[in-house]
Amino acid sequence: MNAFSFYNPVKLIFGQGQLEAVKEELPKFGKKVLLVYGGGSIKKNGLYDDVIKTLAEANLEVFELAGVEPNPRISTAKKGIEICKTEGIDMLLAVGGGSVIDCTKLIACGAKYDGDAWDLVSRKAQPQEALPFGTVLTIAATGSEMNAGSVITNEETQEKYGWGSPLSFPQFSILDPTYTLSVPENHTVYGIVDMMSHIFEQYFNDATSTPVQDRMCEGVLKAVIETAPKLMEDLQSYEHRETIMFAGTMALNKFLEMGYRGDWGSHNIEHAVSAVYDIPHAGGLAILFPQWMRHNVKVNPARFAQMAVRVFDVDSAGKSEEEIAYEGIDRVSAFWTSLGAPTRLDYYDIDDSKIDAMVEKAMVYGEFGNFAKLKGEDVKEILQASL
Ligand SMILES: NC(=O)c1ccc[n+]([C@@H]2O[C@H](COP(=O)([O-])OP(=O)(O)OC[C@H]3O[C@@H](n4cnc5c(N)ncnc54)[C@H](O)[C@@H]3O)[C@@H](O)[C@H]2O)c1
Repeated sequence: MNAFSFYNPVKLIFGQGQLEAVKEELPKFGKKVLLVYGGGSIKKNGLYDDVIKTLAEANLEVFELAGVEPNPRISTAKKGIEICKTEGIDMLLAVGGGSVIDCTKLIACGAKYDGDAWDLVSRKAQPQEALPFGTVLTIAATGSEMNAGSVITNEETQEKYGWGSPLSFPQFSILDPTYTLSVPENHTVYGIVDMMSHIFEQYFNDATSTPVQDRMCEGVLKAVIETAPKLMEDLQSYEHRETIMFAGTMALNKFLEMGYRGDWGSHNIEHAVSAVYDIPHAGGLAILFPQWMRHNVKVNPARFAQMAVRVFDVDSAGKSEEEIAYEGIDRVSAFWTSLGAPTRLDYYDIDDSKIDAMVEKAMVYGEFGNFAKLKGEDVKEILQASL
């Protein structure tokens, strides 16, 4: 395996009734809290009222930034930064999914940065200081609740990039599966695709001799594959929501990536697509990731074959490694389709008219991918195969 150092300071507080922990955790950082949330799902499912009540019981002064969009925008983060600066905010509480949490990460760092917050996303500047923040997660998907990553869209320039810093880890994250019971069917599916994609990104790497990491990845994938269809049958199952929520966090809190160097190429391509078309992140991944796999089987057929056999129980008897690999990739696609995920970009009315723009955006930092280095022509082929 690769040499590595591991750092993850997030206090994870998991289970029913854990919202109460806000009262203990937040006052450590001060008095004035900026509550950040999205389009109103937390008002419908009662979480907003529960949070406001809890913050009042903790005697905190509450300011609000509502309306963070899915694929959060730089303009919204700037509104939050402005509130922090003018009101002297001490700490933030993100209540929502990856979009709200990612936006909060930028607000926390931007509030302590004098320049344009886009500098932090475009890596022109590194945060030197940040406000502390906690999260209350409402949807199982990104792992943002326990990592330092954030993905922000610049709607004017149609750019969408991931960034992160040791200062953008949440101080704590509260995960009560009860609050995910209201996640609608389509976003439940997207979340499942997202967490599985995160594991695949890490699993396809160039390290050798990683049996512990491999089994951990395969184990989480298998648990998701076993649970997801049961959850789709019964979206109100606390037990299945709990499993999927824990899986989403484990899929991208970087525990699985110790000793690996993940690929992350499919995410880069998806960010280019959703920068141009504003589609759901995991909807894009469900289409693009199997095509990335097919494009790269030859890089290491044994790796794909291992995934096929161990995760999808592909029968290997009498087949070549490549045959097993392709069968495994077909199973990935079929599994996501069985849950209701899209398979082609035309599902989102995306045709070939803006392929070159998407390739250009994907290539902005040059060739990418650690398992398979992708050039512009590779990205174009993957996009064309996905239409
Ligand atoms: N930081 C990371 O590590 C990371 C990783 C992957 C993706 N991302 C980014 O995260 C964003 C996607 O985040 P996400 O997948 O968590 O989804 P999201 O936060 O965008 O939420 C998706 C939708 O679900 C709704 N929703 C959320 N919780 C709900 C609930 N309890 N009940 C009903 N509706 C609810 C939201 O209102 C929204 O419409 C994208 O911008 C993506 O690029 C970040």
